[in-house]
Amino acid sequence: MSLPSLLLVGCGKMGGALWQGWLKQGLAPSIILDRRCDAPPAPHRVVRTAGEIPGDFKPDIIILAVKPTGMEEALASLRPFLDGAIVISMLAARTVESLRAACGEATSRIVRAMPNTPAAIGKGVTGVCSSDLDDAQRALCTSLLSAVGDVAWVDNEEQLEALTPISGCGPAYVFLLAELLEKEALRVGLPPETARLIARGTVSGAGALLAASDEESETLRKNVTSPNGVTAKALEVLMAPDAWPATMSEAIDNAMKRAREMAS
Ligand SMILES: NC(=O)C1=CN([C@@H]2O[C@H](COP(=O)(O)OP(=O)(O)OC[C@H]3O[C@@H](n4cnc5c(N)ncnc54)[C@H](O)[C@@H]3O)[C@@H](O)[C@H]2O)C=CC1
Ligand SMILES: O=C(O)[C@@H]1CCC=N1
Repeated sequence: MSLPSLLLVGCGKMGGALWQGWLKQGLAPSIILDRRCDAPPAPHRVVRTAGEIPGDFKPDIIILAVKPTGMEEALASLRPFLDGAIVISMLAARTVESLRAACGEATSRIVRAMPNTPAAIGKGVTGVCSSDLDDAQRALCTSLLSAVGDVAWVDNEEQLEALTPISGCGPAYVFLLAELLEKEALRVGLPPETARLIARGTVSGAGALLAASDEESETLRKNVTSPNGVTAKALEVLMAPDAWPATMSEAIDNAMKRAREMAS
């Protein structure tokens, strides 16, 4: 797929992950706009202010990946480029209504997406919704986002907000698990290099098995858990009703509460 006119606005942790993933697929944004991006210049052009974007540049798609608090300022600076463009916002807690307001009079089509950082290696999951697109535009967005992983179109913003603490934030929970396993490996006396190797290898190996398997995650868990064996004793603690099942729900609710605060 060629992407003749893609403008990536914000090339930090998330925008940078998308950019890396796209580059690996041979997709180059035409222009990256970031105040402090250290991305190497070729094959795209890197600019630090919207004023440096050539006036005749007509982006088909603008990927917005600045912090949610930077939305108004970023879109205000992009006014000359918004007309007719599809604006895909990766911002948490910024509604279509607020995005449209920040676009002013421009005839942009607004898409809300929630990617995650495994996009950097083509293993992302992106939730996406829009009521502004025709079939061809929707297919264009799908092909762009599916270049960096799986894409899940959802019906409305409520569903996008519901998936944010699961998939947008989710990699953090998995990395926390790797951190905690490594700490435990150290605590039980393993040397640091071994602790790191076995913790990371376990999390990434389990993830790879999950990705490669048609089995339910519950089945894969049960496959590890010999009746009355060692794993069962660990899961007795982790799966107690007030342990992971409860704290995961509490964590997701807390994240959603924060998203609502940020949106208001
Ligand atoms: N980090 C993550 O895992 C995820 C982040 N997001 C969303 O992605 C967005 C970006 O988050 P991060 O990448 O973590 O933040 P970040 O702070 O790493 O990146 C933001 C980038 O935007 C640039 N920037 C900000 N305002 C600008 C402007 N007016 N003009 C040019 N460049 C500007 C900054 O220099 C920075 O490099 C947020 O809205 C967040 O909600 C969504 C899903 C996952
Ligand atoms: O923590 C955040 O607000 C963003 C949204 C999803 C992942 N990072």
